[in-house]
Amino acid sequence: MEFLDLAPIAGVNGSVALPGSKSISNRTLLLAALCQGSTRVLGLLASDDTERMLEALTALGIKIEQIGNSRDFIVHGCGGEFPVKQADLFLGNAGTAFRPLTAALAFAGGDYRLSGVPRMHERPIGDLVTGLQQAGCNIEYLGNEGFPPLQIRPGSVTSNRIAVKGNVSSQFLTGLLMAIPLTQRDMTIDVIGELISKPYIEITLNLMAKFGLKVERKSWNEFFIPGGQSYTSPGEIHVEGDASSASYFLAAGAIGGGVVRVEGVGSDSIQGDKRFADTLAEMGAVITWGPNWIEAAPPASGQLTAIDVDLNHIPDAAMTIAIAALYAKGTTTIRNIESWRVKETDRLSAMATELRKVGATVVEGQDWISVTPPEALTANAEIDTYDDHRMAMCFSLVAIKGVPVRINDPKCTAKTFPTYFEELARIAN
Ligand SMILES: O=C(O)C1=C[C@@H](OP(=O)(O)O)[C@@H](O)[C@H](O)C1
Ligand SMILES: C=C(OP(=O)(O)O)C(=O)O
Repeated sequence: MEFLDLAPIAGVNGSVALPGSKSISNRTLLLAALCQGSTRVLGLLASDDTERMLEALTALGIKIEQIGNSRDFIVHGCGGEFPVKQADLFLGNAGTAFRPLTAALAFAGGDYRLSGVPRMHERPIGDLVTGLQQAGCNIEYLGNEGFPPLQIRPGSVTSNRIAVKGNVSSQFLTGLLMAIPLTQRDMTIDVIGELISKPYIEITLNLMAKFGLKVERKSWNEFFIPGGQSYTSPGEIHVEGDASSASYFLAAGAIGGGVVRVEGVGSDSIQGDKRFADTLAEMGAVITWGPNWIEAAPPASGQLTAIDVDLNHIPDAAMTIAIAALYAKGTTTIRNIESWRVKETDRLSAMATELRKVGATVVEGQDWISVTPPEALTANAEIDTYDDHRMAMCFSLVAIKGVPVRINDPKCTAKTFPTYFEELARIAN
């Protein structure tokens, strides 16, 4: 097993130009592929998840040109009809590729097989598939019922209503919203139960609007998409920096004794994870906002304060709060995060196990975790990362304030942030 030994970081200072947002990159690629006309996508994230989406769209017959060696691309849209009607797509562990493509291909009138890494085959998709099947789509499970891999065949949509459960992943609703215009029908989506991770739906609606699509959100449980609409190219889309990736550097600023600025995400961002900065501020960090940047510095008192907080709206950046808790006075409790159990790994269990290795007292519930820091963090803990990029990035922060730590399989950050450790080194001193 490869590992990375992080030497103690005495302090942090400086500025990080964030890589593009994963959520915006993969949505934009799909919408640009489906629309009429060509779209210049600027600042696309370079990562495993975006590579899987690029490969899949290319296999579906979409022409995508990279401009030189830049992260700017021209996507030639297919006007709502994928040219290739038969394909076998490998989507890795990219939820933002797997769920939306399942919905789009269910309406595409072709034969498609969708698979991923073994963990993707343990991540639920049943609520989305059931919704699509009830609407007339033809989808079969090739392994365990409720999970990928999937076989999609031509179906015929006969209904004007589609129901989807909202409490396991918001990506099911995102997939439906983006795909339904392909049916050309008036469609109401009923979201059954509480919808989690709501800000990701706002990203979806925002980007659909940029591609000319009208959606009426009647409530978080009912959406209406008028029929007869098609996506039109906005000409150019600039991908913002990734707000979840920003969380590690902002946390570093809040605990590390200097000022850290992230560039690419600020008060103008459409990403819900920008609100991570508000949570850090509640813990006492000094946060300064610009339209396109955020800065974090430690509290005037020198120490963060524990909080008891519902972080359902920022499930990814919430992991970074569990690490910030190591530097806070008191017990921090993070609530309403059951979705952690069905992501890259069971993040509640993984987080609890690894936090204990650095000396924290941790209590884990079905949908919450509480973290009480030790007097002093344990040096030289060997952190397992469970093929979860966020576990690796989170635990790198243990090195701040002088505690050496070993990160096993550091390259797993490639899912969303292949150059993470280089960027961390640039602000460390
Ligand atoms: O739609 C998106 O871009 C995402 C939604 C969230 O998933 P859930 O809705 O499953 O919580 C988040 O965890 C994921 O990293 C990205
Ligand atoms: C949950 C995540 O990814 P995915 O898009 O695969 O759901 C994540 O990036 O933390």
